Amino acid sequence: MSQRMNYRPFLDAMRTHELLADWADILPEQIARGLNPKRYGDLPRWQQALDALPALNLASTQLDTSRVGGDGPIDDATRQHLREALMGLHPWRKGPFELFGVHIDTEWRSDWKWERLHKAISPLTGRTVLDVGCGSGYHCWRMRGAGAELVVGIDPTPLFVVQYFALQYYLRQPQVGVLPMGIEHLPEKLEAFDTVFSMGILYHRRSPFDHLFALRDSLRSGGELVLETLVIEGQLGDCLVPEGRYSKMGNVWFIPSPATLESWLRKAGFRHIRLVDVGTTSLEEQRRTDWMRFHSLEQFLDPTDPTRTAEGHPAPRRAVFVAEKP
Ligand SMILES: Nc1ncnc2c1ncn2[C@@H]1O[C@H](C[S@+](CC[C@H]([NH3+])C(=O)[O-])CC(=O)[O-])[C@@H](O)[C@H]1O
Repeated sequence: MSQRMNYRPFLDAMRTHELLADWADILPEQIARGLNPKRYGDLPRWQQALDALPALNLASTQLDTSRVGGDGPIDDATRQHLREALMGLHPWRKGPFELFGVHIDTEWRSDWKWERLHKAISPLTGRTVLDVGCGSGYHCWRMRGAGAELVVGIDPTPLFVVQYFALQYYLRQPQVGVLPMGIEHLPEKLEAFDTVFSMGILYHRRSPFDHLFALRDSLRSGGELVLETLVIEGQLGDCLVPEGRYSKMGNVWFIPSPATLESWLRKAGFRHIRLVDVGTTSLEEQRRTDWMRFHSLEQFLDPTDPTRTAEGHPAPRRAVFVAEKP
């Protein structure tokens, strides 16, 4: 494995947290399983791209602005070299990032999601945070930028983990880690986190209540859940379960109305439940760019009616809920 994929500083940071120390002990084995080149054939190529990143030092680092990254002295040839190495990690979905003047213009404007929610949640200062399905870790860096003491991101897609290490190679934040695993591999009943984020995940889960219970069990008593997911317009009880694909995605299961989701949260044992944002995803927020050259939202919608998906369902609409574990 690339020496640039070094989890040691992050595991050391985790060990200083009493409730996470036992997990840190079993993590090396979980990480090896999540980054097994026999299972993920493209890993060696991505690691080569990571190893090709030029050794440079950031003079300034930004974790609390839209384009996460930093700047420092660099000549044009090195900047081009950096751009090409980062392009070796295509497709870049969540961002944007900017390193030494190279703007990674990702498929998603994930900064817009952060804008919609960050003022509505408890301040992250000093908090221990879990971000489930964090992708390359864009929001993890923003959480650290907002003052979180430790940010544990989990995502089972190895490319996103390698992208995280590309950023980490320059940002050097031992308190931010992206672990190659899904929520189903979290130790049970950790009850360790002050804030848990589940954004863009619930609709991918076949069993929404098991997901909500897993989130609840990872929170300490009094901790906060930030849940962002696809919703439909409708009344209490309404829920879309698309039989085939939804917006060309094959793994979409439950899309409730906000009122239905609120009742699910109550049934799962949360209290002080607040809907803090709801809105339709725009073609400016999710689109094809040089850094994500595959199809994107525009191709997933009905070309004659952008209020419908290609399959005829309501176009993607997302809600953010904040709730407390008693
Ligand atoms: N079992 C699993 N456990 C955890 N993560 C998973 C699992 N299965 C897939 N994922 C990961 O969940 C992420 C979902 S994207 C949301 C990103 C970010 N949160 C965002 O809000 O911008 C939304 C979307 O693309 O539909 C991907 O990175 C998957 O690899």
